[in-house]
Amino acid sequence: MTPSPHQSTGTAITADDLPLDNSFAALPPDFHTRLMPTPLPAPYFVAASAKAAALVGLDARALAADDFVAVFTGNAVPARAQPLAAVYSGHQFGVWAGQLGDGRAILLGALPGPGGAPIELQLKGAGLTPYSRMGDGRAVLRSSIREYLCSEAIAALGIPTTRALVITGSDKGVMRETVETSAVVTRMAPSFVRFGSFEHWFYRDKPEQLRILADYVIANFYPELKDAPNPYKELLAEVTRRTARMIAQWQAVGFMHGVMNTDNMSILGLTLDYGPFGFMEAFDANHICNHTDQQGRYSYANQPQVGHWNCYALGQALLPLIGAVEDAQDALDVYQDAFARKTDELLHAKLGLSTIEENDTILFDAMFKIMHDNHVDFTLFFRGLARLRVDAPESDLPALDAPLRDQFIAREAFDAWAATYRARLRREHSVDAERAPAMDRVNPKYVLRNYLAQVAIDKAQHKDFSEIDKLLAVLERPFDEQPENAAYAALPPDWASHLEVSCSS
Ligand SMILES: Nc1ncnc2c1ncn2[C@@H]1O[C@H](COP(=O)(O)OP(=O)(O)OP(=O)(O)O)[C@@H](O)[C@H]1O
Ligand SMILES: [Mg+2]
Repeated sequence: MTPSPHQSTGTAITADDLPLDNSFAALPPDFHTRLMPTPLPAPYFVAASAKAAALVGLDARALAADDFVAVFTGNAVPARAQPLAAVYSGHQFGVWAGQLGDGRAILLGALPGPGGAPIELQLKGAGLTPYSRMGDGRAVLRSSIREYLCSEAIAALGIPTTRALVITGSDKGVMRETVETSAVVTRMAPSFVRFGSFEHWFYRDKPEQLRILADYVIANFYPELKDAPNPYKELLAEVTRRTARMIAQWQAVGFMHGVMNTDNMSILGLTLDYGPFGFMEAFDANHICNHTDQQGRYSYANQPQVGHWNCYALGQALLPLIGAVEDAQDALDVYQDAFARKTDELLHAKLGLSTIEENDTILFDAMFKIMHDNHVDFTLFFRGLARLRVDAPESDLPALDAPLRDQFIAREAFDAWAATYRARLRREHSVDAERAPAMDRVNPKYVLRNYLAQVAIDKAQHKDFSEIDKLLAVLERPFDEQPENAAYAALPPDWASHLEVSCSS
């Protein structure tokens, strides 16, 4: 094995020396199973995120060396790692699913992150665990590339998320709809504890374990709540608030998670588990991104209320600790207001409005209605909105409006809405040259469209990983114009119309 320097500054150390520390491993044994990852034959480096690596003081270029590839495939375990799989349960598609757990994810431990706060490293696809049920403990290259790219894209959009550090691959075949090759994606987060981690102990009627877990989460991730009169109520309120805000941010960029089961809801309010996700293209408020979700439980329009439902599931689980139902209810009531406020803030920014008027909601609703009726591309519409002019001569406006207006089939519906919007901007004396750049900082030009991921995946299946790096570089600067990369902002090509994503991963 070739030892490699891993830090951009300081002394070179090997993967074996990674200063890992695993606070979750110190919880009682019924919270996890300590076990080794299962090696994969002849692993190879696929891609690494420089930005994610920098968070834990690693140099992404060093991660391609043999010793790091071995560690991040699970073929070698650093001396200070305490690998484990965590147990959790959860509601899947609204139904209690009983015990689940890390069926293919193995936590190695945490590295010091910004300010010294620990950031855990978890290998997804690293082999069987006692919680694998019918699964094979593996992840395929296809889904690992999607998870890697989208984690980093969502982070660049400023939305709370788990991160992706590195992907390694192996030609060992795994069966999905067809035989695919395996991969391991190393994810990073302060914690991977889920709503379902709490539900697990509630449904097993183990209030002591419930308390141990809640105290662990508060001590490590919400220390400011420790001395509150009812810290468990405050924990529920804070998680509810973070969840509501995160989902408001998803809605504002047209992100659809696809599997908002309670075992995929992070106790830190992070976007967790990138499976059959999608970014809205032709706008349909009821769009369902996950082919497996036939009822549309997790459609775009349903995400906000499902987020609230999931917080109720967490509230139910925490009730033995909180005490009074009224207190839990108070904490859950935070949701509506937090979601509405965040949405309002984001929509004002997306439309370049710096004041608030009573009828703004009517303007926003009318906008979503014409977007829906005309199936306009979500990202292109909002990006184009910054080019709608206010202070140009009236006679020039039709020509200036044309690129945006042409996105609509019913041009007169656009004209009517644009007139209201323009009048609204004029009432606050909006200046084009100031408003447009501010709007460009919140309306991304580049999002991870399914077809873009598919192009990178198709090349990767032939061992050409260059498009993963190229695409990541574009998605890391989603708000920048990047004229040289304009092709990455284009509408999906015809071949992409048959693309379907499902729970198969
Ligand atoms: N191939 C597999 N082998 C073993 N277990 C699996 C496999 N795929 C999914 N599971 C398990 O099934 C449950 C639900 O799967 P889900 O797709 O939500 O999670 P995941 O994508 O594996 O992981 P995570 O939520 O950690 O991102 C989890 O307990 C997960 O570990
Ligand atoms: Mg999951």
